[in-house]
Amino acid sequence: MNSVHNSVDNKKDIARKQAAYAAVEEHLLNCQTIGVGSGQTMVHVIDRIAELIRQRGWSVRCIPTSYQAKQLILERGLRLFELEHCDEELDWSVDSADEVDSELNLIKGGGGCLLQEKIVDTAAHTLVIVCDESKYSVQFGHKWKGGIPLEVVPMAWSLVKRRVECQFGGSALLRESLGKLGPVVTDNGNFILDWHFDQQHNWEEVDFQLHQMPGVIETGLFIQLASKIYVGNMDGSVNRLVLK
Ligand SMILES: O=C(CO)[C@H](O)[C@H](O)COP(=O)(O)O
Repeated sequence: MNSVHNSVDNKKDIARKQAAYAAVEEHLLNCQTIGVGSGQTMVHVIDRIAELIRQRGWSVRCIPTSYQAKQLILERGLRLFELEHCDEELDWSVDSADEVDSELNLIKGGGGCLLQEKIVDTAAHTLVIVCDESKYSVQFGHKWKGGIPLEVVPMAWSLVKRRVECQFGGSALLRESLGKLGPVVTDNGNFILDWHFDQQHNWEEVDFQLHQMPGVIETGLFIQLASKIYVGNMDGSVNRLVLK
């Protein structure tokens, strides 16, 4: 059983790598300023960016979306840049996702980095997403079972939980840390509620309503923000999804 799991995980990782390489090779140019997303898929993305920059002697400024992304940028010897020092839109941002649908909507925040991801990803002309085929879903929630992450001010978590459950149904669970006792604390000092919805919604409207709730800082709903999604398949091919 374990070796079956290992081989599926291996294939998924190869699929992500193929998609990551294709996305980087088709977007990276000299002298760009780019957003760098968070997650395991991003390791492949950053590896390829570092390789191309080294081979071609290019200079690219990388703006991280999390502490993890910052560490990867530094470890691979890339040029770290801060959003507040940037006086124009980023050329593009590259990120992964927990789920993607055919309309290029995303669920993000499984790794807890949604706030900075949304800031940096929306500061770019183009948002490019990389994932493997297991993340592709016809309808939200069919693949990703972790719920929709909501970053909330710590003192407001139980208030937001009640309001979300009352207004939209389902259950909103405070994310617990695996590495320490107590709740997960984000890079911005906030908590995360994972909202397990029990029906399909108009996600754009829900996202708008969630942003009206005092205490909600950001949501993991990335509606109509992605420009292109690279989906790596287990057979080694890569599908490119763009809005029709
Ligand atoms: O949104 C994210 C982090 O907040 C990640 O992009 C998402 O969790 C996917 O990560 P991975 O590449 O490890 O599957």
